[in-house]
Amino acid sequence: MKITNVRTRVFEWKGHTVAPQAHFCSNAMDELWDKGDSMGTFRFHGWTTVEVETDSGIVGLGNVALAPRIAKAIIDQYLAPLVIGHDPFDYEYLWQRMYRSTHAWGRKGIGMAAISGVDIAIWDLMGKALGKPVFKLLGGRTKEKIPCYASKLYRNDLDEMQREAQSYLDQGFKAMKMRFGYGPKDGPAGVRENLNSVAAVREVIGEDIDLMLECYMGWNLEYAKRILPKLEQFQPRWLEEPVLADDIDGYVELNKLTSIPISGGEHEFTHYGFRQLLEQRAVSVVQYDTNRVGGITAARKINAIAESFSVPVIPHAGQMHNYHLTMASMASPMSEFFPVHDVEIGNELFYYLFKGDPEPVNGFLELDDDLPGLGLELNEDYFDQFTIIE
Ligand SMILES: O=C(O)C(=O)C[C@@H](O)CO
Ligand SMILES: [Mg+2]
Repeated sequence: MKITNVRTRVFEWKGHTVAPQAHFCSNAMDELWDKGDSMGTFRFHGWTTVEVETDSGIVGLGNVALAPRIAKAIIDQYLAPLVIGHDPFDYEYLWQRMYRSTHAWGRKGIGMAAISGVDIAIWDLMGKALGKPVFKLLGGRTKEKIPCYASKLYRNDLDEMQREAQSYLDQGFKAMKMRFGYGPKDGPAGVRENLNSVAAVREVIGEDIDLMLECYMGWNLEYAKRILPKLEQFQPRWLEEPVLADDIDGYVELNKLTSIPISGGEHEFTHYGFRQLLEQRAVSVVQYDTNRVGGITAARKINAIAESFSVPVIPHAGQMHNYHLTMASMASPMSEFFPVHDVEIGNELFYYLFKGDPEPVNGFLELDDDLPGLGLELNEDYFDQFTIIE
C-alpha cells in the first residue's frame, strides 16, 4: 500500500455562535491591559481535516484544531510531499521524517499540530486496512467502557452553574470540570467570586462527585499560591493549567504546594516535552491532545512514559483521536467529554464536523470492537454551516 495524496480542507463555522460574555473563562490574555473579549483568541471556530489517500482506495481521516489555515499550508507545502509514495504502515519512519525535516520550526506549536493531523489520518488508515479499530493496534481493550467527565461549566451566574451541574448529575456523570472566571487582575473580590463559584457547584454535586477546576493559563504563580490553600476545602480532583505552559518551574512549585493535584499538558508537545514535565514532577495529571501533541505515534509514547511515573493520562478534549488511546492504555483512567451544545468556544465544533463520536451513557463511553479505524466520517449534514477552503 502506498500513500498517493493528502487532501486538506479548512472548515470555518458560519453558523450560530453563542455570544461571548465577560469572565467566561480565565485565560492567558487576562493579565494584559486589554479591552473586550479576552477569550477571543482561544475560540476554535475553524478546523482542518486531513484525508490521506492510498493506491488501495482506503482513505484515512485526521484533524487539526489549531490555526487551521496555517496547519493546512504546512501540510500542503511541507508534510504531504514527505509522506506521499510511502507505506502508511511505516508510521514511525514517516513521523520521524515529518518531525526531523521541520525541526527548525515545527517541533512545537502549529508545526507539531500539523504533523498530528497527518499522523492521526495514517492510524485511521491502518485500522481501516486491517479491519480493526485503532485501539486494537495500540494495545487493545483495557476497559469494558471509558469513564468520562462532563466538561463545560464556564463561569456564569451561580444559579445557572448549579442548574448546569445538576443536569450532568441527572445524566449520570460522576465527574465534571468547571471554569474560573477571575484572576490576578480581579483582586480579592475576584478570589471571592472564584471561591463562591466552586462552593456553589460543590453544594449541588456533594462530596461523592469528582470536581475538576480549570484556570486555562489565566493565573500566575503568586496568585495561585494564594488561592490554592483556600481551594483545598473543596477537594478538587485537580487544578488545571494555573500558569502559562512555559512556566514549568511554576508548575513544579504548585504541584508540591498543597494536596491539590496540578494538571496540564494540552499546550505541550511531543514525548520530549512530557518527559521534561514528568521528570520534574510538574504535573500530577497528563493532558495532551492527540491532534496537537504529535498524533497517535507520539501520544502512545507519552502514555508509556507516564505509566512508568504512575501519573495518569486524561487527554484534553475527548474525541476519537483521544478515546482510542485511553481505551488502549492502563495509564488512562478516564476521558474528557465536551457536552454537545451550541457553538461557543468551539471545542464542541467537532460534533458538527464529524459523525461517529460516541455519546456517553451514565458517564461512560463505549468503543466498538468491530468498527475499523477511528470510526469517524465527515458530517455532510452541516457542510452548509461551514465555509470550506480546499
Ligand atoms: O477542556 C479543556 O481542558 C480546555 O482547556 C478547553 C478550553 O476551551 C478552556 O475551557
Ligand atoms: Mg484545559
